[in-house]
Amino acid sequence: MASLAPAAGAVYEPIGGLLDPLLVSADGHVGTAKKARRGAKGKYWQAADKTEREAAKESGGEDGRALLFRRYQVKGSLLHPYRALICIRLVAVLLFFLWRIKHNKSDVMWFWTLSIVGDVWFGFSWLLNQLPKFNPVKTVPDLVALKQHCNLPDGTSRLPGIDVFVTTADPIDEPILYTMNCVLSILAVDYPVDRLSCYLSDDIGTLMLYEALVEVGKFAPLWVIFCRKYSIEPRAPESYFEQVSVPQDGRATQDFLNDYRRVQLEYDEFKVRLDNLADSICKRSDQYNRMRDDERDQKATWMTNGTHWPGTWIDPTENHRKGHHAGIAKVVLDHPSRGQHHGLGKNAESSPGDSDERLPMLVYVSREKNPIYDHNKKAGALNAQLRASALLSNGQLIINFDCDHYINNSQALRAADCFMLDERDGDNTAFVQFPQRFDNVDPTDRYGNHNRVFFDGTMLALNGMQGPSYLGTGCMFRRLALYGIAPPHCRSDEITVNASKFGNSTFFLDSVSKALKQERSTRPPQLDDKFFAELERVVSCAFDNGTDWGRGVGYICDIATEDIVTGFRIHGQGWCSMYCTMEHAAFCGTAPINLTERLHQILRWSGGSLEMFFSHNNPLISGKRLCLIQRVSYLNMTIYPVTSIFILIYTLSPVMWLIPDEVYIQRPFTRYIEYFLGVIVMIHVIGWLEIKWSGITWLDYWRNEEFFMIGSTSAYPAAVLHMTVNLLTKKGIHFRVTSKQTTADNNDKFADLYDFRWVPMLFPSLVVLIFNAGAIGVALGKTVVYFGVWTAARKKHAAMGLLFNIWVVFLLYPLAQAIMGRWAKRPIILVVLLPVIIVLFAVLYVGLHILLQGIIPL
Ligand SMILES: O=c1ccn([C@@H]2O[C@H](COP(=O)(O)OP(=O)(O)O[C@H]3O[C@H](CO)[C@@H](O)[C@H](O)[C@H]3O)[C@@H](O)[C@H]2O)c(=O)[nH]1
Ligand SMILES: [Mn+2]
Repeated sequence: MASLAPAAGAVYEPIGGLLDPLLVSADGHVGTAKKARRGAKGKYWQAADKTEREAAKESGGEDGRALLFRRYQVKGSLLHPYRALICIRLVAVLLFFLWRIKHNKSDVMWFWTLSIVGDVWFGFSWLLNQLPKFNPVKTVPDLVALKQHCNLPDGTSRLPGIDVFVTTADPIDEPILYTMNCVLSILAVDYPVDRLSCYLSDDIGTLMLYEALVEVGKFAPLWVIFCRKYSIEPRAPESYFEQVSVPQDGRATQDFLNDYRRVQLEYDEFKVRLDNLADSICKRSDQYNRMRDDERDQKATWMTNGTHWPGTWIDPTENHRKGHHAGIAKVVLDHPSRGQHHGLGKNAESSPGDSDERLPMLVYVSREKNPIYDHNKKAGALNAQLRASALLSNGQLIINFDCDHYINNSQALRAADCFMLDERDGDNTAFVQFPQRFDNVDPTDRYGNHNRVFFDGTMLALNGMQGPSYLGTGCMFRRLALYGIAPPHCRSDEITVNASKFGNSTFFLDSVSKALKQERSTRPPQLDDKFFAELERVVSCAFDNGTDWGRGVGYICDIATEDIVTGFRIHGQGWCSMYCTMEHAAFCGTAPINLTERLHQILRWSGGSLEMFFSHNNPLISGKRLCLIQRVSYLNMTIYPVTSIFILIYTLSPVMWLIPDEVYIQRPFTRYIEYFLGVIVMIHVIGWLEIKWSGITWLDYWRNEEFFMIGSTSAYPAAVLHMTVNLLTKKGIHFRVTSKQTTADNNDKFADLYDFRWVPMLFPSLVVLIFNAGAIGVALGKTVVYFGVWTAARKKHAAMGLLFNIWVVFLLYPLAQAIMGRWAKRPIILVVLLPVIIVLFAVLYVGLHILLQGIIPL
């Protein structure tokens, strides 16, 4: 949803338009006003905080803190059957095991034993996955209450300071335009400018990014004031202009039309300047180098001010190349309290009225790189930002974004505050995670990128326990929690702030002490040489050597999925977390819609999970203050890839179809299949109830199933293999930045979807697809050959066995689509092709049967 300018004459209420409908009703029942639009979303939820609210009302005096969010629980009419079904299935699975062990009869005993192990594992992992979903809770911020609570009579506000981090690591794979849109959306967010600072971490150290940021600094005043003046949504210009075209006459005021055209024009010019950056830097550097030719024959890269760029150079040399360059910290937009003067107002006919023209502080950080140090990828970059920001703004709260995400709802930061400042558990809340939403995904979401089952199901479930896990982006932290300090309810009085823990910088240690006292200096530090020297020191390679950084302090390093482990460390200290759902998505990002790219992503996640299991952050042994169910959930998050090994074995077993005699892994077979089907169907009935409370669609659910099967025959077993090799050879998983670069095809937004790149991990998937399609074919062939010979019982058994193969082929359908590449644009081809292949297998079988009759029994 993008908001247009207010229609002429309309009364505009800035927050009202974005209010989550769930907040609106005062009676405690989930909103009624917009029920129709929301459909089933709110139908199954009811307020779960009535008593808390009443108590708060009674005791709430002048200084009583407000309840700033609402809590909802699934209605009994859905929750009770849901819970009952989980219990029933648990019993059914246990009975099934007992039955199988009692009837230990099979034609292939080793396979029987294996399948028993597999079934026990399936049952166990199902339980790990299901238990944490026993009590889903939805928590919705109350922005109106926050406003009442934080807006002081003198016009100031007591909102906490927020430092926003953006990480980028590759200007090619992560297009600069996206990153700059992310930064612009942050600068334009609705938050007091003197309490907001934005830090961009550039892990390559390229001048291009710094100069792009300078361009942002020039364009931002216009954009931000335009956003504030007309309450524009979303506040990332690229998405805004894509979603909202010039309003037709009569629907907007002339003022707005003028401003819109002007900002759009300026934005286009801004984009051109970004595109030209590489060229202009090149030309400038050539010029300078020519002038200094006699000095050295080095090809330096020059900044506009005529000095060498300390980061990487276009012609890389020692100390100026990727992975080896100095640390850089540059303030692009200074703190607003020191005065900034820009604005639409200056030369424009339209004046921005009385809206604040100032912008938040904007800082460029590129940590030092040196090949002799391990840089710990994203976690290392975030830790450097954490320290640099401590010196510069020391915001009490921190939120980080991947460079391909942007703020989609300008109220989002305030929404997170609602949880941090709430009277109930606010002080013990370490972080507020938002769901991840993506706006580049193909309409049918072929590879389950939206991942709704996870974001709208699993996370709401955890929200009813200790809280959702940290998911890497769109998550607001309490600075103290990141520093490894325990929550107030179990904090000891004496907290030592020493160099051995936090590193040797008096500036930084001071900032920690201040943070502990919740001191907030409104005056920014003096930006002199001494200060900058210190700033560069805290982003140097050696700074965290011998300290607790990356382990007990900051984001956890040494692992491919820093997010889950960092959340785990914090939960383990007794902190809780909150999940913030907003009707109008808080943040938006891009997801890899190319299968290969997507598989690399889940390979990294699943590999990181296994790494976590084999580290000292194993959920079975560490995390002293984790609540039991939360521990179960973390255990599930670390070992789920193992399930794929059994799935792979099962899905490869159609090889049995080639064996001439009747072969059954379990006898009596009919009863076995009945049991088997029973427990499988129950999973999906439970899934159906989950669909209801989580408000997702059947398509979301199905895509999730499909992608789990694809992952289980490719990336997950690859991760298990990788981990096994790791354990033997002690080598970590490589963090390969997910490519956000789309195949440059302007006519087709989803061109990437059809770009099939072969990778070895797809091999088992392909084999499984062929085996199962083949099995169906062979079965058809056998039916033709043996129709008159087979007994009715045997026919029934064959049909039952086939169900499984058909199911597998259905689940792997997106894989077949991927292999088809561009041909998949016409789905009809595949719908015809697949049966044709199956019939070919059948014909082949019959042919071979006739040919080899009497030689080999088929
Ligand atoms: O050395 C590095 C590598 C990566 N990044 C940044 O890390 C972010 C995430 O990388 P990306 O390749 O986009 O990973 P995704 O697979 O899209 O990320 C998901 O998974 C990661 C964990 O594996 C989480 O950290 C992310 O937040 C989550 O969105 C990006 O901003 C990168 O610029 C760095 O800053 N330095
Ligand atoms: Mn990403």
